[in-house]
Amino acid sequence: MTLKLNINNRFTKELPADPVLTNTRRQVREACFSYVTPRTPSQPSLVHTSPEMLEAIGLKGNEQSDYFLEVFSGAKILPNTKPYSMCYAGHQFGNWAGQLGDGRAINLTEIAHNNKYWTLQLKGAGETPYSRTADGLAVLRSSIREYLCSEAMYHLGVPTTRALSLVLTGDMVLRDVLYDGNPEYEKGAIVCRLAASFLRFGNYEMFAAHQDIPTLKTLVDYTITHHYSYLGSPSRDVYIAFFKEVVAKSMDMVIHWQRVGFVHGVMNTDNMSILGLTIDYGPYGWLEGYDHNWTPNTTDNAHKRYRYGTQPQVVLWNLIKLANAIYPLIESVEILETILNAYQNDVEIAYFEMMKSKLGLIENDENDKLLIEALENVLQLSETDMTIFFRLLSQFKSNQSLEGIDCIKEAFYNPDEIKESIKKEWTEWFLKYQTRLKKENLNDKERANQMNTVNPKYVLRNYMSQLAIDAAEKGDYTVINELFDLLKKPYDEQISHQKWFAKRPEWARHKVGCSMLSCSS
Ligand SMILES: Nc1ncnc2c1ncn2[C@@H]1O[C@H](COP(=O)(O)OP(=O)(O)OP(=O)(O)O)[C@@H](O)[C@H]1O
Ligand SMILES: [Mg+2]
Repeated sequence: MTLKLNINNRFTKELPADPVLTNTRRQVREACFSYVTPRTPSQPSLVHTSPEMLEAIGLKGNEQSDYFLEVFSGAKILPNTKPYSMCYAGHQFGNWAGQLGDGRAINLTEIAHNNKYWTLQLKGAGETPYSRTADGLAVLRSSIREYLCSEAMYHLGVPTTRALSLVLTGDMVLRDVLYDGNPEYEKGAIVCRLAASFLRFGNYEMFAAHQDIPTLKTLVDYTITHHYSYLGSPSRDVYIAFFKEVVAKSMDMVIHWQRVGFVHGVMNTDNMSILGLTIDYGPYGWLEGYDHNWTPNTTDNAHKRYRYGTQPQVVLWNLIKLANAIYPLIESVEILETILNAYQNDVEIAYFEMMKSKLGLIENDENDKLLIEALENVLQLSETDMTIFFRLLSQFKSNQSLEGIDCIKEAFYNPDEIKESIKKEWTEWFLKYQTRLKKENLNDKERANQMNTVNPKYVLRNYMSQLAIDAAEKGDYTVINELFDLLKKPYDEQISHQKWFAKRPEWARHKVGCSMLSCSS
């Protein structure tokens, strides 16, 4: 038995390898990766596979075979491949953290299919030279969250790494979920992720930190040649264009996050993809009540560095670190600063345009900025569900005599407690919105249709993942199946799934995994 994959290992062929072959923790120099063999799982079993991703790499129909399970649980290595972990560094929570690297990610191989390249990467497949003090493993709970969310994000139109498969290893993994000294054994699992590349800002920072300019150049040239070839052959001008492209892609990604209410939770530079993909679904969360200050990550609770409202600014902070890293190839502070300054302005415009689209506004009006700011303000006066609010807003009739607040009141978590002063603010806002809509050319129905392509009806609310996890822990994968299918069409009405178009239930308000997530995964 074999899997028909069109192997093409560009990364390992063209970039320098760590000459040490033993699987021991170490500092690695002048190399982009280390060869490493996945750990043998004791009793692997398949939980789920993504039909689209099977199709994307030409493996449709193979997913039930033993060999498929063996390969994607790390038990067997594909012929003509040599798995490896990547070497990267990074800034974590604002501080330089030195070498990090794939401590629990192992790339199986790169393949080409239908004119696309994919790197196949196992997350949770055992120790690597970069595991530092940790075990190289991942638990079922965090793997379900990564698996479901990467596919859900893709279908929402957000650039992201993808997921092919989710397997149980049959091994138990010790985790202290709350970091309170009460560790427990949990089921171990592995997600196979796919992306054209898993390179992160931290890969470039690594060589800059070591002042290893030749390897930095080799890596940047490689990135341009294979992932930004449309910019031309590497040269100083192309390095500048490359940086501009990374800035544009990162901005596009974060504006999508703001649009759908996704909070990444741990936007360290080692979690920033050089391709502008959402990467590392760890302590992420979805806004329920619209709140610029919300972060799902309990580890970040004190400073809320990675809260919803600051994500676009954190991307800029991370881009500054990338600029520093590739500076030796460009040697002009001025050029890099000009690009970074432009981001400030461009991200504001992009955010504004995105918010306009959420309101169904196509024409221009000088007061649009004020209208949006006023909405952001009133949305935060009482707990108001972001997804439900924007979806219901599309039902607002521009000539309606009813109070606008009636059309969105289902979005309030405590409708009976909306004070008169808040009601008044809503009434004022809706009057302005109604007046503004008169400037639009679309009728109510057309506007609703347009808004419903921008404002999803279904997102992977934190408690939904938790329900899938609770069932899966008992061996019941039906909720995973259901959510996976639901989230393939997040903008469709899907009346039969209406129960998921609902506010977070009260029981989930303070439950671990639903409102609070730690990095323990
Ligand atoms: N259980 C673990 N064993 C070994 N290394 C780990 C483990 N968990 C995290 N790390 C490493 O710690 C660093 C920061 O972890 P972070 O939580 O950002 O990443 P991650 O969730 O492991 O993976 P990724 O970014 O690949 O999705 C990375 O170098 C990561 O590989
Ligand atoms: Mg990470």
